[in-house]
Amino acid sequence: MTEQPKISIRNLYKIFGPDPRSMIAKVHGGMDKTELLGKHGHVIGLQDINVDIRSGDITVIMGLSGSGKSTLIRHLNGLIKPTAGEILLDGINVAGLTGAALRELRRFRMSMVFQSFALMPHMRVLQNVEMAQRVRGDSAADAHNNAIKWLERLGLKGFENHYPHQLSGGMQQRVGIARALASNSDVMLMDEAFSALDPLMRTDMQSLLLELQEELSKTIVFITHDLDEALRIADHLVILKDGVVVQQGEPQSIILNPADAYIEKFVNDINRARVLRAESVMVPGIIVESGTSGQVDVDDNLETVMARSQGDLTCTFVVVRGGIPAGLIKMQDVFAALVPRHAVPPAAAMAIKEARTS
Ligand SMILES: Nc1ncnc2c1ncn2[C@@H]1O[C@H](COP(=O)(O)OP(=O)(O)OP(=O)(O)O)[C@@H](O)[C@H]1O
Repeated sequence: MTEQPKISIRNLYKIFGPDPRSMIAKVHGGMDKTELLGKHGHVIGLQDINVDIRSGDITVIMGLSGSGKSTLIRHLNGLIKPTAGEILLDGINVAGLTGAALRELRRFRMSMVFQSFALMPHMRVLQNVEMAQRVRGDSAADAHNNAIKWLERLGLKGFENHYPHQLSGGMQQRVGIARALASNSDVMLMDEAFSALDPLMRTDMQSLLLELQEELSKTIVFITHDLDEALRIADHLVILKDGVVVQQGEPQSIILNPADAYIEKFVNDINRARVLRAESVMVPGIIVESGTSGQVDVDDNLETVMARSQGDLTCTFVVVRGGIPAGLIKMQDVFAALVPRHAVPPAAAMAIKEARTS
């Protein structure tokens, strides 16, 4: 039996304007965003979104400005109601919650980390992190001990009595993450959480998040407009354009099999050698120990595999997971994977295809 998703978004539509429900039929009939706005003065925010968010995964929602990322995340914690469709959290429709049930959802089940950090400026770091627990009525001692634990884990020991403005942006966001983790919510929503940080700090924060996730296996929904960030942290990547999911799946498979020209263009500029892993390119399960050039790990990127080959295009490596053979990788497949699909001239594509099948 497959595990039920933590959050299931089903046929979700959000249309902004005076009479959104009456617009659904027009959108079903094929009217696009521009036409609906021009003819009827309504804006399509989201259109027929279907996404399953698995427990313990980092699900990244990525898209350019105006693609609908904020609108989508706000549906998850009930900040806005759908025009049609549902958001099921452990099988309960979030859109149907009101009053105390909605407050409980926001206090206990969903925490949020914001781009702007959203720390209370007049409160010390410790009080900021204790806040969620105090609001929901936990004892002062419990809230204190828990906040101290998370501040230590986030490398902020010694800064408990500082005010937010006395900390760097990266440190302030670590307080934001400590606050979210201290609330012990089921789901952590991160809205462009690292976008305000300088590039080095941003990479450090991504590493920290991945490290924490190894330990905690939280259900995280992470919004970003940055593809490199999305590819680095996502278990499941959802790409939005004009309120529609253009493609979703495991990031490496999206790079290797872009659904359309839009996604191809999107993934064109990434450093494929650094992003793609041996596991994504290997032929799984076929293990011939003799005649291979050694071993690489499933998580090694193609850059590492190329370095191991020392330029010898005839090399074949056994790909191992935890020391156990999982597949084979040929250098010709490595090179084929480095070339974006549309960038391959037809003759070269044919040559690669023939080489792969020979
Ligand atoms: N309250 C609103 N009224 C009318 N249109 C809205 C409203 N909120 C969002 N929209 C429209 O819905 C679409 C999606 O907007 P949204 O803010 O969700 O995009 P986004 O991907 O989060 O963009 P950004 O990265 O710039 O925040 C846009 O066309 C936007 O103009």
